[in-house]
Amino acid sequence: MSCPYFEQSLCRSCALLDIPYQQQIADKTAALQQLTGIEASRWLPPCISQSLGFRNKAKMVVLGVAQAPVVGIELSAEQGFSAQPLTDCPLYPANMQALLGDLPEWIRSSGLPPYNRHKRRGELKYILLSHSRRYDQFMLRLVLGSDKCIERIRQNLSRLLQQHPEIQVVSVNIQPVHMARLEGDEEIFLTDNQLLEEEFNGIPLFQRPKSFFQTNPDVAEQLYGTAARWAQATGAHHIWDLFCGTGGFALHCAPFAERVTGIEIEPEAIACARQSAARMGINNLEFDALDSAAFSQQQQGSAPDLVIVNPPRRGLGTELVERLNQIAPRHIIYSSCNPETLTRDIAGLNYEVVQAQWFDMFPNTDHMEVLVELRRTGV
Ligand SMILES: C[S@@+](CC[C@H](N)C(=O)[O-])C[C@H]1O[C@@H](n2cnc3c(N)ncnc32)[C@H](O)[C@@H]1O
Repeated sequence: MSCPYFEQSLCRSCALLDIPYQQQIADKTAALQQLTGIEASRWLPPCISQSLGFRNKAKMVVLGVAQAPVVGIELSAEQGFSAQPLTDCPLYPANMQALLGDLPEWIRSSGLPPYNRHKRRGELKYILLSHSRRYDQFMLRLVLGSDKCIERIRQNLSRLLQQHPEIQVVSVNIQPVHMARLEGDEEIFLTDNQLLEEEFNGIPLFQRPKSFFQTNPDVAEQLYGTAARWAQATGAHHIWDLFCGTGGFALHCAPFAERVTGIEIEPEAIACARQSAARMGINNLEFDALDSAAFSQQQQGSAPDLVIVNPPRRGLGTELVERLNQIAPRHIIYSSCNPETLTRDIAGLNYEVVQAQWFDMFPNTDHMEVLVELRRTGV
């Protein structure tokens, strides 16, 4: 363990940081096996991570005053709501820390006033920074309370881009609502490039501001690779990837399947997935921006022989579980970031567990990503 912020109780986001990494893995494995009730013999060894320096996405609050901005977190009321710099948080690789570390001075010299939630004054609320491990490039997003400072940001941007030419995409997000969710609906690009390119297992992947993207690239690469190997071993020809995001699972299956359909509710993510398919020059893939349950209800005839699902924490829900039982693909591969909803959904499916593995996507926390292959009962 080597995080001065944790040691001094200034940041406790990595709640398990004082537990040795191998012990974290053992504890999480035991808890997961108990919660899911999946037989011990079905589990493959967990896929472990680097315990620090693994994260490709930073969300930081901008605090302090215009003459001395701070990029980090706001401490609790007991700690006087003081502004804690966190640009050298050890969860991020060194080059991400270096870029984050240069932002407070750029914010100051550009005259961008940090938003003060107590006084409801100021403009710059958050910094959202995404890193592409493959190309060592960045997407920088500035969340603002209004569009007042956009011109000032435009005028000062070239200075930042000269200092950090690895920043490929810059946008501002307007979140006018006080104390609401992190981001607003309006996104304004300040660079011509709107896509950050990544590559996992030789497959090109893209992200845009509003697309979900896995935050631990080394582990995500193994998750997609494992799911693709399991999928290929089922012999499936026709595959659905529901909740496909930017298409990670679908794109990994396209080389061996005849036909793959990816469904995702966020149009920006679908735009990224289509960009990947175009880059790969493959035409057995189709991506549509739809609700997964609505899509599955509309489909008549030609049923898939494998459905891959990767829902948000709330899981599949009763309607989709019922619909999957009706469509009855021979196999389902379920990737879940919430073992509780995974367990509930599996209980409702007329399927049995073939194999399972968990991936330490979120080290030093009790979160995990679980991959389960299911086969229709009686097959
Ligand atoms: C855990 S992410 C997985 C994304 C993707 N499979 C990946 O590996 O990056 C869940 C995704 O489900 C999408 N989503 C949420 N509700 C949805 C719905 N009702 N129908 C389709 N997609 C949905 C989210 O936008 C998000 O991209």
